[in-house]
Amino acid sequence: MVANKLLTLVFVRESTRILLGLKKRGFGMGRWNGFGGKVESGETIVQAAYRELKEESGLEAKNLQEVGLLKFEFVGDPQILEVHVFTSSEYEGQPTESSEMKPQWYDIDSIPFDKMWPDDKWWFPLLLKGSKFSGYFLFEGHDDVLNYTLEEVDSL
Ligand SMILES: Cc1cc(-c2ccco2)c2oc(N)nc2c1
Repeated sequence: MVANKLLTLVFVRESTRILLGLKKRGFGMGRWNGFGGKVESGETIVQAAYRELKEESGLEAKNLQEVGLLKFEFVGDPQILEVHVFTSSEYEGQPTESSEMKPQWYDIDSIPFDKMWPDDKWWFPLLLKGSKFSGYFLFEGHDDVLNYTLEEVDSL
């Protein structure tokens, strides 16, 4: 039983728009997503969330709030990805393209789900309305979700 791989995902939110980044290389390349990555040894999940947002977008969040817990399993791979999802509404800096991500603001009414991970269409509406959520998604490859569970929760 391999320990879950811990990852962070941060979405910076304004009243009518949300900051997404186009992944330029590696895992999830070509898809718009929040900013995040691996939790390194010696840092907490929250510290990793702040660090990855700064590294990938240039923004310094001032008020990360954990809003979601997502677990992703791939058929044939024992390593489960445990993604801690955060939002921020207060930040310093300007969105800046990095080697990993090209940032772009999207109106919350026109989220590019067809160019995002396929699970997003299920939990994004919960994130946008300010709910806390917990979900599990079984992937076959990177494009097909075989089954999932998703629930709104009072606390994570
Ligand atoms: C399988 C999977 C992984 C991630 C991920 C990688 C790094 C942080 O999250 C996702 O992100 C989203 N939105 N769906 C995702 C599915």
